[in-house]
Amino acid sequence: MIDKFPHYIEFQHVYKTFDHPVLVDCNFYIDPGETLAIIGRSGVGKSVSLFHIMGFLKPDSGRVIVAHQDITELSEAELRTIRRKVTMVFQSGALFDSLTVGENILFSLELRDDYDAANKMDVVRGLLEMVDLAEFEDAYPADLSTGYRRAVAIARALAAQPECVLYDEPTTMVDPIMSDQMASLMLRLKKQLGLTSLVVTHDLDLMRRVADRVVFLYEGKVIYFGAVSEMEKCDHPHVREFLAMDRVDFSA
Ligand SMILES: Nc1ncnc2c1ncn2[C@@H]1O[C@H](COP(=O)(O)OP(=O)(O)OP(=O)(O)O)[C@@H](O)[C@H]1O
Repeated sequence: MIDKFPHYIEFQHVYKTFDHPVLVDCNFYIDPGETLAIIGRSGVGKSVSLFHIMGFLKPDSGRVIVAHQDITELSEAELRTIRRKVTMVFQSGALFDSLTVGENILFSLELRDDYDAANKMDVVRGLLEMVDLAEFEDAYPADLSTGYRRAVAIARALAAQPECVLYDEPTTMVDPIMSDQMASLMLRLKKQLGLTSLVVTHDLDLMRRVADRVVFLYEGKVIYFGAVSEMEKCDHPHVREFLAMDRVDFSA
């Protein structure tokens, strides 16, 4: 499969229309161990792209490659295998409010029969240490800031030992210090675990710190795909406008 599809994730001429065209001939890829940022204004199809990667949506035409496999025609059962390799961290964190931080992570280990109960708690503590939240094992999600809840969600996602993590706007609604910590965490996970990652973001600082390559979506089309460093040379007016802003809030 790797020979056939050398990129870890790839969009090949992907089209998707709802009541209007959302993705139009989209082409981009992520290599193993690399971080790709998807950027663009609200409503350009960033989440729709993520949902294609997770197999929740299928393209009208084109191919979607994930984990070196063409997932375009896969069944739900086959997609479950892909979703064990590629996991998504939602902006909300999607944690269970009635469970502690430790229990939230333990929950995602419950189905694993290769650990006994004591081992599972060691794994939970190891994951919390990895995201620098060891002291919050017994806290409830409601006691934590938005940024810390997202870090717990990342720890929970890592419990499945994924190859790839999709981050949905990880620094939205957090303060600059937490944004900085989030960027450090993403870089650390990439380095220590060799994770491939994709981040949907409006945050130029985060993009510059963590991304190797960028996809810029505009009116459903990819108007820039390339290295972050090369983006400075792109003369497309919408890319220039984006780069001219220090911290962009496209969500309004
Ligand atoms: N299931 C659906 N049915 C109909 N239209 C949809 C569906 N999902 C998304 N859309 C439309 O597709 C377009 C792109 O939506 P998407 O959520 O991907 O935007 P986005 O770039 O992630 O925006 P934001 O930055 O606000 O999250 C929007 O016009 C949205 O209304």
